[in-house]
Amino acid sequence: MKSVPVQEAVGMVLCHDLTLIVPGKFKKPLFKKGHVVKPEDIPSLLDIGKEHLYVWEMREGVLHENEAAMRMATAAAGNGVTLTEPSEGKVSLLAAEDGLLKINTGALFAINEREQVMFATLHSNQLVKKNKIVAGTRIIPLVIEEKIITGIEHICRECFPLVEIKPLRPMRVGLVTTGSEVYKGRIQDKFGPVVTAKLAEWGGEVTRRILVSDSIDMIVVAIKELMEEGVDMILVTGGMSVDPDDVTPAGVVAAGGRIVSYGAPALPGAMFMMAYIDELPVMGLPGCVMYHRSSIFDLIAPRVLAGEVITRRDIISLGYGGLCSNCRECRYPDCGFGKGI
Ligand SMILES: Nc1nc2c(c(=O)[nH]1)N[C@H]1C(S)=C(S)[C@@H](COP(=O)(O)OP(=O)(O)OC[C@H]3O[C@@H](n4cnc5c(N)ncnc54)[C@H](O)[C@@H]3O)O[C@H]1N2
Ligand code: MOO
Repeated sequence: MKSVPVQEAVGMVLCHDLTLIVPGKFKKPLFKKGHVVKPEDIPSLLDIGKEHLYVWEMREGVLHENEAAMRMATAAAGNGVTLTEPSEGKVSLLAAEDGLLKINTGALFAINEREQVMFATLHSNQLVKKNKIVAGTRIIPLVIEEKIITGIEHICRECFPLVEIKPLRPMRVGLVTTGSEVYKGRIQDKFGPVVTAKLAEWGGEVTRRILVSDSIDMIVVAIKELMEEGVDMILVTGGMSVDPDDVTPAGVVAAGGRIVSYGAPALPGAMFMMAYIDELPVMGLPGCVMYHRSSIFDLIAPRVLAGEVITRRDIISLGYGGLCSNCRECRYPDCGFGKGI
């Protein structure tokens, strides 16, 4: 920072706001910190009594905050992400469409380990609507050595993309509703409508629903029928816990299911099962998915719809942040539920 006569400040960066006061009318910043002085600014600066200014001199190898932020945001943004113009040194990253937000948290950590820069995001793996601000970045000083930004760009290239919005695929979903009480008509199916409505909100469609009793054989036949119809995902509801009549996991295995995880560190969702029959995702949904506004189903199903293959590690990672607070009014995804490591 140095003090220069205003006439010599053209092309340099203001180090602080310069305020214009018209008594009884207004007080506002005439030029903001970070403004690059232009020739036409000189008369206005002299009008508010500024013959000298504190400025940063721009030189080779040094970037202005706006340019630095733009370069970091551009390097970080993957598919489905747009950028705002820099405003007071900050660039925001926006969802260009509805979809699943993905953040490379390891790369984010590496970026923020560097001095003089910051990059903040929403949590990964949540659904976001078009135009939602999902991240923001800026440098801390007004100007920065270009090599620091080159370093950030390098991290982003190595781990690309840092920020991405994955679109959800309009999957056809087959539903197997287990339970003798539903099968025999003692009670009405309340589970089907819940998952059907959620899937519809995410662009999926339940194309076939099959009611079965608590029978491994019936579950196998139903799953095979759905596979022949060529569904993209199968959900099996109920029968997920410890009663003798809870045979859903055994039924999925008997149908050829490879279990990724039976049990998940999420509440609601402990008795959840993730499995695959070849490439076909099959989820066992415990009772809690039916009666809780948000549950493990909201954490995992959008990722499957986004085309991700769920691993055991994905399930294990849910433990930290996997406890729903059961708020009177559910604000999910704007809460800690599912925002684990
Ligand atoms: N002793 C234990 N009891 C329970 C455990 C446990 O570990 N030990 N786990 C609890 C948890 S957590 C959950 S979640 C539920 C698991 O439920 P299931 O998936 O096994 O569900 P069901 O036993 O089949 O049914 C429970 C309840 O929900 C009703 N139900 C089921 N499907 C439908 C449907 N399609 N429509 C309407 N109602 C349905 C069913 O009639 C039962 O009332 O278990 C806890 N208990
Ligand atoms: O498995 Mo239960 O699925 O937590 O409520």
